Amino acid sequence: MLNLKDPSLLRQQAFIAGVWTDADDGKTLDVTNPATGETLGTVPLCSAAETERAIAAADVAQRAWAKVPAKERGAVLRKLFDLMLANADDLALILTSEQGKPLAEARGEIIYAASFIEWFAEEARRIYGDVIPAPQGDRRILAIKQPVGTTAAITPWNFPTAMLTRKAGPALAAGCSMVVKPASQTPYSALAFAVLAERAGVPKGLLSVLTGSASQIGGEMTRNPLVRKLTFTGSTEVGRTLMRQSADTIKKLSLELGGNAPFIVFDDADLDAAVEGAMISKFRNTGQTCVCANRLYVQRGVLKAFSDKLVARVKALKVGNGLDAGITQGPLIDAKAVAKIEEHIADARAKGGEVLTGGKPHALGGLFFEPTVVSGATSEMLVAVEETFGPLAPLFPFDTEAEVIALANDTEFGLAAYFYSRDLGRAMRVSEQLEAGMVGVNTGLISTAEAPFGGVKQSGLGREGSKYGLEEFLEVKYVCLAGLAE
Ligand SMILES: NC(=O)C1=CN([C@@H]2O[C@H](COP(=O)(O)OP(=O)(O)OC[C@H]3O[C@@H](n4cnc5c(N)ncnc54)[C@H](OP(=O)(O)O)[C@@H]3O)[C@@H](O)[C@H]2O)C=CC1
Ligand SMILES: O=C(O)[C@H](O)CS(=O)(=O)O
Repeated sequence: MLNLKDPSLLRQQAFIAGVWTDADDGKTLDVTNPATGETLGTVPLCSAAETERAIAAADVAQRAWAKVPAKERGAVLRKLFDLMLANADDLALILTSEQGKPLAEARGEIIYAASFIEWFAEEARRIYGDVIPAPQGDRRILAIKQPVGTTAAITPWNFPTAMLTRKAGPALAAGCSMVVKPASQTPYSALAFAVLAERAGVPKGLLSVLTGSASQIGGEMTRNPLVRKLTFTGSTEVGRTLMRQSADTIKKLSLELGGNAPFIVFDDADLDAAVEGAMISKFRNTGQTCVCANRLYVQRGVLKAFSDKLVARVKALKVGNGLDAGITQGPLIDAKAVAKIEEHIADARAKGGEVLTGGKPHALGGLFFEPTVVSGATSEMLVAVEETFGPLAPLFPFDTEAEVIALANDTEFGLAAYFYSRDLGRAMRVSEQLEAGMVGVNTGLISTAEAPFGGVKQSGLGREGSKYGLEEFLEVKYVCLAGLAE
């Protein structure tokens, strides 16, 4: 098992209605380390029955929690934030072991994840309503904000802690309860979070974490009328399924789905800054983030210089087990992910692309893959229309601003977009025309708790983080106070 300072953070049971428990039928599923293939342990294979119990308990706990003054709710979240920081080393070790990212990145995720708890601990006390001037003198119009109620969350494997706190933080701050299903590949991070939430004083039943059957647990979450909101981060395909399943009970939805981010380098860019931005945007988490640069468009006049600089940096990446010192690229999450990047590279080659570095599974074997740069990419390639979700940087040449904006927007996705230019007019023109929920100008790293994270088109619904993230867990109630005349 893992060499943790606090071994009690590694839980092999689900957390249901404040009780650590096995699945009703005792069944379990294995959790493996993607770097080594070794089994780390097991977690319960929960189904609909356990989920129903968790939802029922969440509904009772939420009604009490909504009555707790906002300042007290914020204090519990602040304590949880402090506990996350105090246990950051253990949380990072758990994360790297089940997800694969280098330990330094895992620790960065824990700090990032904790920042959502800190942010919403503060925001809890700023849930303001309105008093609106009424058209008649004997009445007053109030718009008050109230918690949505019992909520459910389904989270992905690529940021198993941050995607959880980006949902649980605003939910608890708003006075809601939450039943969570983490990805089956990375359940331990969510269960460790539940340990700390319990220690921070999150009331019994307010937060549950169920591991196991996605379709069974998700099916109960979307079917059960007590669940008033579902928040999901993952693929667009599963997002569509959940949206359909939620329609019968008209649930509020937050969907953070797939992306296909363009990364544009204009010929007036600071090329060294652009290469730096491309490296962080493309290769963070071994290219397994929804906001990764998926298509790199480089204006023809700087293509050779940018390409040479980028290839030199990519060649310097260190592939290996994220627990080993100096490693900057971990394994992909599973064999399906390896097959996808191989398919994208083979397709690019078949359509005229040239591999400048990488291009095949790493000599380490298993789920390790060589960080890859392909030149001569075109709109006819799979890399232009599908999210690779791996360490592949395809370079697309372009000539004019109008041309590249049309190319960048030619996708059903619209999560993140990036461009480098030192022209102020271009910075505003291009930012306003790119069809994305988030635009990075002269930066490849935009995610932070203070900012609204989310997409347009088929990249999702709603925003997470910032003050907007809290609104996702609130309802506006109109109160008309009449008969006030003397
Ligand atoms: N916009 C964003 O912020 C993000 C988007 N993504 C996108 O997700 C994809 C990769 O992540 P990945 O985790 O594989 O995505 P998936 O959509 O396959 O899985 C995400 C979560 O959904 C669960 N799930 C899968 N099928 C169902 C179902 N039928 N009912 C209920 N829950 C279900 C999974 O459970 P289980 O593990 O048990 O199968 C997991 O917890 C990429 O397209 C990426 O762009 C990923 C992260 C962030
Ligand atoms: O799941 C993801 O890809 C995250 O949203 C990426 S980020 O929030 O760390 O940018």
